[in-house]
Amino acid sequence: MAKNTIKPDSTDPISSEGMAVKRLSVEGNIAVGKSTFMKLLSSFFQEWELVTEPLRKWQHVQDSAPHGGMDNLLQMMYDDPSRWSYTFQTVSCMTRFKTQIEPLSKQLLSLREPVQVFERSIYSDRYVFAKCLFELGHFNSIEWTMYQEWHSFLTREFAERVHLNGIIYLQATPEICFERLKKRARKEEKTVQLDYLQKLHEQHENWLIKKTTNVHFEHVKNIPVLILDVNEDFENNPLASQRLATKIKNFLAVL
Ligand SMILES: Nc1ncnc2c1ncn2[C@@H]1O[C@H](COP(=O)(O)OP(=O)(O)O)[C@@H](O)[C@H]1O
Ligand SMILES: Nc1nc2c(ncn2[C@H]2C[C@H](O)[C@@H](COP(=O)(O)O)O2)c(=O)[nH]1
Repeated sequence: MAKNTIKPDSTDPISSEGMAVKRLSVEGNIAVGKSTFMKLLSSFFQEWELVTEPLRKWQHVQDSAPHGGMDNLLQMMYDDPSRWSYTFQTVSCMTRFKTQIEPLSKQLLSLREPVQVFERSIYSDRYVFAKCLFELGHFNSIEWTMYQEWHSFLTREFAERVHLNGIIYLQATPEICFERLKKRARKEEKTVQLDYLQKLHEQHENWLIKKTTNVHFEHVKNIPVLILDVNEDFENNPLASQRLATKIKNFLAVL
């Protein structure tokens, strides 16, 4: 098999009902509405297994840190991105690999139509954030080389276990994301500027829509993408939520 290729879908895990587990990631800019969208998914598709981003692990990297100790890696990364970005990406990507290679639950494998949804993925870790931070100069060239080396190694080694059948891309303008970021008012994000969200937006668009990002795995290049415009408020709009749910159902049907 050619280097960097992952076996075709035939190796997807199979449920006890003989159905292949469909595995998706929800991608999108900071504060676009991923967590809110995952809640919408849980209300429309109660049987789906939803795996949220391990944010708390990044905010408390040392279980036994002395009270007030420096263990909020997310805060450290925002306070000094050149010092902490490589460390952050190492931790964020490791936690994402762990969630993606976790054995499937008995409950999921007992379903007729098993679906697993991850909030972001090892692929956005690399092709959105790590790439963006390197281009901003917060990764030096050795760190960028090392990150790509171990990311490619682990992705090849884990192969089917980090396989995705589809990506749901929540698309909104950086300006709207910035408004939502300020509304959410997460303490670590006080210094985040619109310019950073604009750069992350471009990374998402280049990866998922323009397909200009240099992606190192054939399978990843060809993952079907459902683009959902979430500029409008779906959080408090049942009709908008229903429209999104219908689009997701139709997307699943063709995967
Ligand atoms: N479609 C939407 N319209 C208006 N506000 C939204 C929408 N989606 C999320 N929000 C709000 O924006 C903020 C960020 O949403 P969140 O789901 O935490 O984003 P993410 O998980 O992508 O970082 C939250 O305060 C949330 O209530
Ligand atoms: N530098 C990175 N930051 C990341 C990454 N994944 C998430 N994040 C940040 C962005 C937010 O401040 C916070 C949670 O993300 P939301 O989009 O859910 O708000 O964590 C990453 O890989 N690198």
